[in-house]
Amino acid sequence: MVLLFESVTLSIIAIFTAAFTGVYLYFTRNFNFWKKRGIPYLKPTPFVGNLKELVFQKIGIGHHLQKIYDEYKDVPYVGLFSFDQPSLLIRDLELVKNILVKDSQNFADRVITFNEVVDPLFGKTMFTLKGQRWRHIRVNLTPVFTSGKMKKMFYLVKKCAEELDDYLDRATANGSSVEVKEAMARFTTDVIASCAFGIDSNSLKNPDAEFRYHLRNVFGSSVMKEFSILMAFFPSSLPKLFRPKYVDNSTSDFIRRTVWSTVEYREKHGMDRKDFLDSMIELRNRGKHITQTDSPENGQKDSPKFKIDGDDFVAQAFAFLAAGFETSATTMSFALFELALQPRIQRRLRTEIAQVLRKHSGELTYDGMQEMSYLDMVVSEILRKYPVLPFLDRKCVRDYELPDPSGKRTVILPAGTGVYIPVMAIQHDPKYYPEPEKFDPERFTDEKKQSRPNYTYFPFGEGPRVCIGLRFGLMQVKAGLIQILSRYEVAPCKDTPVSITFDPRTFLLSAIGEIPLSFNRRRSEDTSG
Ligand code: HEM
Repeated sequence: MVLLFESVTLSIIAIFTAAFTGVYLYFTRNFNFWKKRGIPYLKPTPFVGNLKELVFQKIGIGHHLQKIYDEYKDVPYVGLFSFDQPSLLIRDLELVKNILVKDSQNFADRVITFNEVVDPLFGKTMFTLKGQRWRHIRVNLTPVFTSGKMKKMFYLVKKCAEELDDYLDRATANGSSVEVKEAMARFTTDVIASCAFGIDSNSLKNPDAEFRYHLRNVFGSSVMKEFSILMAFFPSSLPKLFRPKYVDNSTSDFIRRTVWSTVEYREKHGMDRKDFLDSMIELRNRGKHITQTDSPENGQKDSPKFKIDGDDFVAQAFAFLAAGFETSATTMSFALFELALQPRIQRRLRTEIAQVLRKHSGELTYDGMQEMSYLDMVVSEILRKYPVLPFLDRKCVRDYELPDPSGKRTVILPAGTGVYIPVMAIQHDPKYYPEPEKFDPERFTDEKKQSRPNYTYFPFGEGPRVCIGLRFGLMQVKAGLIQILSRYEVAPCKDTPVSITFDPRTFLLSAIGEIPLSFNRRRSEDTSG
């Protein structure tokens, strides 16, 4: 009996040892990849590669890549392991340019992958789509974002900015401070809901508005959500076992319902709001007569015919929401925080705003906003210091020859390898930006901009996959700041943090905790700045 027990125990141990050894060997099978090619690389840890601190959510992706960038000075690129897969961090600016722009056809896709069946909305957004499908959506939606279209939509943004004013009036009525993260999130929720979904989401008026609730659901941070994002940006062999999902079913259903009921209403009542949804409906209608066999997904590579419907349609409205609401809200919160700490800069900005508004009969107009050059410098410096998406990712889609600094070898980056561009690190490199932690809009005078090397500033990315909503993002950020600063002086209050501590769990830059600030209403006759 004892012998039988011992032999069963030994068999179990042997099976476990063999299974563990098999898994270990599988997960470490690529670990000689960079060594064999003579490329400097980070020593990986079995199972997690070089992502241990990310897996344990000790640091955010942008800061993790920044640490590696700072450690490996004087090399053009550094080999990494995303779990078991080789990937590359780019340091050299010429190579950054080649990957993002000059040789972008070799790096046409992002690494980030969400399975369309598991997560239909995130999986079909322009942000995650690949190859021809991305290209067709991008080409056809680009005209939706021209400056002419922005100008036409400006009245909607302005209306939300005026509602922000009412919100701040109520919030400060008894002398309370304002939590700017929440206030800015409500403002951009209302703007995007209005422009991309054609609805009045009422987030500024009602904290429990359904739209705001679902957005909190999508973008609220949780251990599983952030792990999903990590797995999507740094795919290993694992996603086949673990398939990341970011948007839950109830939120997907809410987004679908909202989009289709608005489309139906507009088609019935023939409305013309000149917003994103109008432009998208026009595209959908133009493509309705195209049969399935005509559609580009079925082989017609550069066909001008474009069919968009169903979840492909909803996903793009969702993309504007997903990519446009938090990025802009965070940028505005960081801007108000820095301006509160730097009253001199705030005063100068307010003077410019007052002068331009006076010139335009006190009206906030799209053209007037474009005249505010100091505002542009302030926002540029905010996005330099706080690039909301602090890294860019690209997938090498065909074998690519990397420059070899020694000139002795040919180094081929195989198709399928992920490459990462550490935006946060480059925008904080003292070689390009002395005293990088200092908030200094003077870095963005025309003269200073021209004196810096190219590819040292890309908060909206670069190349064919540059942010499609750049103009819209800047429009809502600037309109909101103008509305606030023309009426209020912002200042630190007793609970304002002395500096921003970044949330290590979120892939977009985000402050941990609240950012409360004092908002002191200026006398209406005082327009001197
Ligand atoms: C301050 C605001 C914003 C910032 C900082 C920002 C930043 C970025 C960045 C860094 C990228 C990646 C670019 C690359 O990989 O080269 C991106 C992509 C994208 N952004 Fe923005 N964004 C902002 C606002 C918006 C808005 C308002 C919208 C839509 C209304 C939007 C829609 C998109 C989309 C759809 C993509 C994917 C484009 C593609 O892959 O073709 N973004 N954004």
